[in-house]
Amino acid sequence: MHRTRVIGLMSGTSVDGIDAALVEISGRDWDLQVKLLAGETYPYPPQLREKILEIGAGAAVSMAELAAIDDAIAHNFAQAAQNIQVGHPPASLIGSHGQTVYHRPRQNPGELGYSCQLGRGALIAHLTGITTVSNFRIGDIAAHGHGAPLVPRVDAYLLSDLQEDRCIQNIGGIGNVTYLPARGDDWLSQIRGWDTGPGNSLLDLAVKYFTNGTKTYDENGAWSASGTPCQFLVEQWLQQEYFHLPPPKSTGRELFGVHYLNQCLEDAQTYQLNPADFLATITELTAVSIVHSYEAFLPRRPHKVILCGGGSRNIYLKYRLQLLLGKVPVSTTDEFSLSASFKEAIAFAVLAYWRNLCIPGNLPTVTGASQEVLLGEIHGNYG
Ligand SMILES: Nc1ncnc2c1ncn2[C@@H]1O[C@H](COP(=O)(O)OP(=O)(O)OP(=O)(O)O)[C@@H](O)[C@H]1O
Ligand SMILES: CC(=O)N[C@H]1[C@@H]2OC[C@@H](O2)[C@@H](O)[C@@H]1O[C@H](C)C(=O)O
Repeated sequence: MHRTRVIGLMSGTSVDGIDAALVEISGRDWDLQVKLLAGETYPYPPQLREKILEIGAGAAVSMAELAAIDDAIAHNFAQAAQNIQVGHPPASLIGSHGQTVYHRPRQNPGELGYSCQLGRGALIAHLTGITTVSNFRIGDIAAHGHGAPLVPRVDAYLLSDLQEDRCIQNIGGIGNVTYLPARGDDWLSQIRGWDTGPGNSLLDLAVKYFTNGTKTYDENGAWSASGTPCQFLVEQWLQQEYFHLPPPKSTGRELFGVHYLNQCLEDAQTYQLNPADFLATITELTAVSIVHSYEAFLPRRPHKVILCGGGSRNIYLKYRLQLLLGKVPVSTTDEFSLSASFKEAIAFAVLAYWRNLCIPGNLPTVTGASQEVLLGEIHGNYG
């Protein structure tokens, strides 16, 4: 069987670094097979990371500065692509998600949303000499979709089951779920997916705040685990309009970012929480918002919840999720032969591979698009 070596590159809303996955892909849909040859996270240079976070939080930049940042990101992505191939035969294709710096989902079905990913594919192709597919979200947005989440169609072919209904829950900066009913008739149209709300974005910001920037996340959730969640606050925060919106829906740091955290810190003053209690409460918001959204928007409880993304390594968050889900077992995609840390990067490799084969990448029932479309712009290498 013909196998294509593809590199998937992804930096998500946590802005923690570039996830690179070198994969071998074969097949099209039911026969789709993906083998991870190498996976690595390459941290951004700290100054570039701060700049990205500033822009994402609404800082003003000139067009000249924006162009320079766009290219700096592309340089880092290209370097990640070069590094991940060392010791392996070269790849023939790159799928680069880029770095999201702004996401404004459509408010009404008649409008077009806006989503901006920096790290232009043309420069990645030029620097690596490898054809690069980038700007994946624009095609779905043009078809009146949210442009996110896009991973569900890949989840469908790699993680669905004949008997079980499964939720694949990514916990990155933002959380997003893919609901995969057991495979049957008209199955693709029954898949659902949406952004559940904050993943680690608020927790990371809170850790940064309490440590004066010396730490960027709560490793294994150890600090949060030493506190007690304040359920009154969680109840209060759950009133937020986003949690009650029916899918299709998507969100980003524009909502669950610095301003949101500042409001949470202000609300917490009433309860005089110490840092550990505050972190436990923020973690609880992530866990409860995920489980509430299943209860509100899924046709039935899944048989399994399978985690991926950096948050799947937060032991305390996983424990709280398991507690809330009761008998529904919580595991990670690692246990299903798909790396929990690199699943998103792998997914963008698959989306690039599909683009090359003219196979649509979006799921209209997830993004709200009017139709299936080809995702991504192809940038050749012109020497
Ligand atoms: N060992 C760990 N313990 C606790 N949290 C962790 C651990 N490792 C990673 N994380 C969390 O995962 C985050 C990174 O996750 P990931 O790379 O999946 O996010 P992302 O891809 O940037 O976001 P998104 O999926 O929203 O685009 C870190 O910012 C951190 O909060
Ligand atoms: C605009 C944007 O970058 N959205 C990301 C983000 O990170 C998680 C969640 O919000 C998800 O909808 C999406 O990413 C994944 C990779 C997706 O498109 O499936």
